[in-house]
Amino acid sequence: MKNTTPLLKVDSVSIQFGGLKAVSGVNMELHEGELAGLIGPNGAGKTTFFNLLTGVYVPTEGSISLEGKVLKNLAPYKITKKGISRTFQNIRLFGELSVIDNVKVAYHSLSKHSIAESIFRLPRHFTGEKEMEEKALEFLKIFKLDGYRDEKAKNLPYGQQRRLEIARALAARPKLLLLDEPAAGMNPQETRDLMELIRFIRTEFNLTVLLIEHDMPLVMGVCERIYVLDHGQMIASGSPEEVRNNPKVIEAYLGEEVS
Ligand SMILES: Nc1ncnc2c1ncn2[C@@H]1O[C@H](COP(=O)(O)OP(=O)(O)OP(=O)(O)O)[C@@H](O)[C@H]1O
Repeated sequence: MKNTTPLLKVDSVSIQFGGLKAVSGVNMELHEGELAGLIGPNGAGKTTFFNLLTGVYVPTEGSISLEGKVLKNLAPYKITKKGISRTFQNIRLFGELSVIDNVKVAYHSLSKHSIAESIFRLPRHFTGEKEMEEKALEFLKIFKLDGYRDEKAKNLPYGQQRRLEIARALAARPKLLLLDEPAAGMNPQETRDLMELIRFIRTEFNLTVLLIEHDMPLVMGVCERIYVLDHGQMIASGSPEEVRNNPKVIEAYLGEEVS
């Protein structure tokens, strides 16, 4: 029988900053394998919503569950371990570290060998390191970054830094991958390649993906379901077609392109 418990369930979640309700009574259900988009005008609350899902902020109301279990007061790294990882609107790589080390950082948080084994460089540490190196390289290959493995991350062109951030997020073996404007700053060809890649990794890694994106052709082209935030409220959700023709959405975007 098909599992009907949603992978992610967001139940009436709100957060208030002083007098501003940045996210207000938001509901969302994402099922395993779904590829969904979160759109909305500037300042609608999209990044704040990601910050709530990843434990950066604690909701003032409501609850968030992953696989039926409420994620309550968990630090962001613990939420990553439970299976939610993300990329950031402003790329957050370790610029001075090599490309491959940026991916290995994600493995360290999951690695099975103890801190003592690492400090004293016991045999298990070396097996662990070798395994990590091999796995990290596999991810770099998928993202066509293996040719840059020893380059400092800060020296990569912008589009490749974005891809590296996704590779790093994926290396943490998430069930749910959150991408915050993955195509920002990419040229049209890079954006098209990225769409393909997102579809590919969703299938290959059995992922559920939620992405924030201002590039409407990207969102409409790649996502099966779209959620629309406006002034902190979820004003619509549905297929790209439904959302595109929804009068509330058209009104929220008045003056902006939604096609
Ligand atoms: N830590 C904070 N303290 C106070 N206000 C905040 C904080 N974080 C976000 N806000 C406010 O919450 C609202 C939503 O911001 P948010 O960055 O989530 O919007 P967004 O939809 O991601 O916008 P954009 O598309 O421009 O990135 C904005 O008015 C913002 O100024």
